Amino acid sequence: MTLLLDQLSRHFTDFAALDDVSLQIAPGEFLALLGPSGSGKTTLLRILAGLDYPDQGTVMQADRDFLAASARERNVGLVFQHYALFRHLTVRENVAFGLRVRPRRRRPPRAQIRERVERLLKRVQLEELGDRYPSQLSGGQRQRVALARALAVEPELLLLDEPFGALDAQVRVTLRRWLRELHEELQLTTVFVTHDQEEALELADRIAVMNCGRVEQVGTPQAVYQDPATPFVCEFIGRTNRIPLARQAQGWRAGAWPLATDPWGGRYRQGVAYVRPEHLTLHVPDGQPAWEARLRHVYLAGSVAHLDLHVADIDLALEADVASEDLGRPGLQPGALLRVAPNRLVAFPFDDDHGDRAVIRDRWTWRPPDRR
Ligand SMILES: Nc1ncnc2c1ncn2[C@@H]1O[C@H](COP(=O)(O)OP(=O)(O)OP(=O)(O)O)[C@@H](O)[C@H]1O
Repeated sequence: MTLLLDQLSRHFTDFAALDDVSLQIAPGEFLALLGPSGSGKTTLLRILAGLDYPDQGTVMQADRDFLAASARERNVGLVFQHYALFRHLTVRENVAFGLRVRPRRRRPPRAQIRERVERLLKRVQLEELGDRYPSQLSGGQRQRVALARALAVEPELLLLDEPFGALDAQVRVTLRRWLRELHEELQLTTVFVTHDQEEALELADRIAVMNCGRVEQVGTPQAVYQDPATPFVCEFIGRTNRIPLARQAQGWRAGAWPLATDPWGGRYRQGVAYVRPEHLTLHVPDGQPAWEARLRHVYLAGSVAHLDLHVADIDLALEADVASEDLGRPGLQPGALLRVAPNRLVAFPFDDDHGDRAVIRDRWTWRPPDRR
């Protein structure tokens, strides 16, 4: 059932940990809450779990006031970064815990609990380890036990707070793919907190990008990557080049590179453009507008190479990506002078009255006509 979060705010003394957050969470959806440390992700998750309450706003599940229900009545499963397993209980007992402590009238019979626990252990691929204690497991195995324990109560909503945050990179990747499959198989509704954009981009159906207690953008991974709605999202998701724009008598320019039109009809004087490293054309023919950029360094990163470029006339450092196999081509040696131009960008004007405050509603995206 759809959860409707409407204008949620949560203050700690005079500090807004959540500031006017509205979101919809659809049934069966995998939603990632992505943002830097302190952006309010955990606060939002705790409110959904019934561990904290907002000062303002509502959460509705159809006609039901979700916030009025106790944590237990909400039927959520919770997994945190630090495996809060009971050390004195075996894996099997840990998974059964949520069912065993239920009031007698809601507690399934023993045989049913046993059967459900075995099924879950199998599902999280730990059926061989049911008699071990948490101290006898690896970090990844412990998180799978934590997940099985959260799933044992058959939650309608699964809430995960950096569940793989303490694990090494390779285990994280394996576990997140496994989690995604499990989510689909069980048709769960999952809210996943992370500060790791790669994790969010790979796992989620939609991402809510948070910053300073606010949701800056909600969209599919592709939408937040390809069409970032705010300067913060441009800079936080993926890598980007930040290029100052200025309006001059001849129109808008970024150094030697002119914008073909004035997207803002003469209303602003300054702005900023964001260009992804893969959206730079490196060998623009003479006669077409381009920056003259010196190739300073090449950083090989497996199948991709990162080029560190410098545009002397506007003293601008640029990063461009090329396929590593293209490095052998003429003109891509350190020291070479390249003619570089964007082939896609997102730009924001600055509010003339407030220095460099971007005017979000006047975001402008551009691609050359032949690439639209
Ligand atoms: N109980 C509290 N008392 C005072 N301030 C709090 C409390 N809980 C959270 N905060 C503050 O609210 C802000 C948001 O915290 P929150 O834990 O939601 O961030 P987060 O995005 O989950 O960060 P992280 O990724 O570091 O866990 C932070 O600045 C934090 O210090």
